[in-house]
Amino acid sequence: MFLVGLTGGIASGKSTVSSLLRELGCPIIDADVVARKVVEPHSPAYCRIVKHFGPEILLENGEIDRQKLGQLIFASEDKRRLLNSITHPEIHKAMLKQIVLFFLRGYRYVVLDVPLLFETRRLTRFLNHTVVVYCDPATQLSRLMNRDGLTQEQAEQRVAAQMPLNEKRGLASHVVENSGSREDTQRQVLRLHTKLEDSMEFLLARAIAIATAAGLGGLLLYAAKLLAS
Ligand SMILES: CC(C)(COP(=O)(O)OP(=O)(O)OC[C@H]1O[C@@H](n2cnc3c(N)ncnc32)[C@H](O)[C@@H]1O)[C@@H](O)C(=O)NCCC(=O)NCCS
Ligand SMILES: Nc1ncnc2c1ncn2[C@@H]1O[C@H](COP(=O)(O)OP(=O)(O)OP(=O)(O)O)[C@@H](O)[C@H]1O
Repeated sequence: MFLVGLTGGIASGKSTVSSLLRELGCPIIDADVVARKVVEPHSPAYCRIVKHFGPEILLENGEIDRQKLGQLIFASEDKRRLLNSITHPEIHKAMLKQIVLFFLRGYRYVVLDVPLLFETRRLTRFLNHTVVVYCDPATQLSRLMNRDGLTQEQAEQRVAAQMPLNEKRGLASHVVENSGSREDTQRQVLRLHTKLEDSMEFLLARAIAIATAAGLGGLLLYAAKLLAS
């Protein structure tokens, strides 16, 4: 199995692209969804967030007030680092479990939709392809303001909390240009999907897995013979 990293900037269109890929049958692991799951009430990350940010970060029903936490962490780099240090190890662990499940189900590849892929760098060495969903800065800002009901200042603050999108574009092996129409993006996603489907990298990964298993099997057999003699 091989891994494909899908990333971009805030509101650049990652979810739009990953939904299109999912409709085409691609297995997707969405880090934003995982990030919500790992902070559910009474999980280890939840308890640490309440410890460090105080009970005032909770809604009446005991869940984390995501809007309030967002306002705090996008306004302060220290608070953002603190939240990342609590959540990221849990997010990566949960994603790894999902990758293993897809592997066991026989998938040839999995797409990891991770907004902070290049910022954290933890996953990049395991990826065979990286896809950046790009849109120009003015479009990104206006889509972000419209979708989340933010002022220009708030939206700029959120964009500034991530690596510049232009820089991410330079690090990618594939770029989806999403400044234009949805139809234009859909056409690019279809081409990307064909490339992934035609890729033979899973064969190499499978050969390495078989060789490793065979090597281990041989080693175990040799050890058993030694013990028996
Ligand atoms: C700050 C939180 C509470 C805001 O929650 P909310 O539901 O409003 O937004 P959501 O989770 O859908 O995130 C929206 C987008 O914000 C951006 N974003 C989220 N967290 C961060 C961060 N720590 N640094 C920079 N950008 C971020 C991403 O582009 C993401 O796609 C939440 O995003 C969070 O817990 N973030 C920390 C975990 C994290 O890093 N998640 C990103 C996936 S690795
Ligand atoms: N090509 C497009 N034309 C018009 N609107 C678009 C296009 N692509 C995305 N949008 C809209 O822009 C907004 C941001 O897109 P989307 O939610 O896919 O971004 P994202 O990168 O997943 O965001 P986040 O980082 O916050 O998770 C959404 O409201 C979406 O409907």
